[in-house]
Amino acid sequence: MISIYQSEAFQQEVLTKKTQNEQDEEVFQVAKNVIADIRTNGDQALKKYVKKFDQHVPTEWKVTDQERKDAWNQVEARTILALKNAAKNIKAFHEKQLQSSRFMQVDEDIVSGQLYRAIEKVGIYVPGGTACYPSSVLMNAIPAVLAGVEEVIMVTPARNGENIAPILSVAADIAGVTTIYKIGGIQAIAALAYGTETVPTVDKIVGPGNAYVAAAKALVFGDVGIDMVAGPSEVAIIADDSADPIHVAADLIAQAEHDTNARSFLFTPSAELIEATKKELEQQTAVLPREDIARVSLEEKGGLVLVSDLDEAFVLSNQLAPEHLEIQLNNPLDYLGKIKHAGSVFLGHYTPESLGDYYAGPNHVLPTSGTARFSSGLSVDDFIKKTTFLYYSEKALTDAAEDIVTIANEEYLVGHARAVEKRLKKN
Ligand SMILES: NC(=O)c1ccc[n+]([C@@H]2O[C@H](COP(=O)([O-])OP(=O)(O)OC[C@H]3O[C@@H](n4cnc5c(N)ncnc54)[C@H](O)[C@@H]3O)[C@@H](O)[C@H]2O)c1
Ligand SMILES: N[C@H](CO)Cc1c[nH]c[nH+]1
Ligand SMILES: [Zn+2]
Repeated sequence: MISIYQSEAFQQEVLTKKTQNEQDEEVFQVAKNVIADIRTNGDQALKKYVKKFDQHVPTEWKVTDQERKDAWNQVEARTILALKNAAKNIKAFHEKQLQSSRFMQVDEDIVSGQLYRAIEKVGIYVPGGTACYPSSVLMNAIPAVLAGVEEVIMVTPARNGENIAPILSVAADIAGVTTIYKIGGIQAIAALAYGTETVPTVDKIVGPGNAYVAAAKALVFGDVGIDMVAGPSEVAIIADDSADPIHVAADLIAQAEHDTNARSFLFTPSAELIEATKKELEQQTAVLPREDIARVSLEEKGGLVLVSDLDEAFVLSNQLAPEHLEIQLNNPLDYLGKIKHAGSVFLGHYTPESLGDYYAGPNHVLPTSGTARFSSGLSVDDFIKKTTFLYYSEKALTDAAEDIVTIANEEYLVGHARAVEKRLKKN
């Protein structure tokens, strides 16, 4: 079953190993070819790859208004209520991230500032291969709409080749998605980046997906913006004897059931907790509908790590920089200062990651594979550009002229110096 590590072995066997595997190069090559073909040949190539990778080409790419309306009758009222409640929480959390343009009156002759402007057209990728993620619709679209994005274009592969799950359409309506296309994988990213006869181009593409989607996003970056290149999902749990092994195992499994490549780790100074969690993992995995996926993930990518004390647990966790970090300790807020790198943190014995995945408010699109060292989860900021502005009066420019001319001359850019000098009054 799952591997048990001493901290040194974990350092050597997991932390120093790159999470990318040999398959990556192959995936990138496939993505490169598909993108080039769609960029040149538009819909004709798009159709070819939908057939190749998703086996069936939908009669219509775009989800019609009628389909979106009908979807509301195909989803349980209780499910719609849960989605609306989650959307309310997500909106309330992200609203606090909104900022206004800044206007600074430096003195009576100088004004400077920053204009905050929303990106106009955004594409959101909603994964749809092995699972259905209405929560990802909410997490991607709500901050975009709050930021003021005019067109939010959602792409997701069709279920059974023809339709998208009605719940995705309902979530899209709740979140304010403008248009939905039934296209997934590399082909969807290429279509959004370069446009086809049917699919419009966007300025930025956000949202999680499998290795093919991630490779495609990395390849189109530069021509369009992207949020991040997300790898497989991760959770790290720091716990001691105050934690319940039933809860610890359940949370490790919740991450493992996403993907065979998902990574779930426990860091604890308690050998008893490791033993009990191992037993629980066996029992709970055996009765999981996605047992096959979770078992492979836990056996091949997961680990229970015995550390000497909690300080060492935080050192290892900071080195891992996990996407999700759970602190299953008493007085969990006391440990916030020890966290240097993590995508999102879940504090205490009653805050499972599932709360954040679906409901509480913080975004679930988060940096993976150690990228929390230098990046953050999706937020309103991802949909905003900041344009600086400046005003100087004649007097202010005259006062600053000597400094500017001096630096320009040091850079041997005489034209720059003259652009200032030509404006000065000749005495
Ligand atoms: N970080 C997050 O917020 C978050 C949220 C939800 C899901 N996820 C992750 O997203 C991923 C979803 O993956 P998924 O596969 O279920 O859905 P997906 O929509 O990302 O990928 C499905 C598409 O991949 C393409 N594809 C499959 N095999 C291919 C091949 N051999 N060659 C070329 N293209 C191929 C197909 O076009 C298919 O439509 C999982 O890893 C999951 O953990 C992450
Ligand atoms: N855990 C995923 C992000 O890593 C998000 C998610 C969506 N649905 C369930 N979980
Ligand atoms: Zn999840």
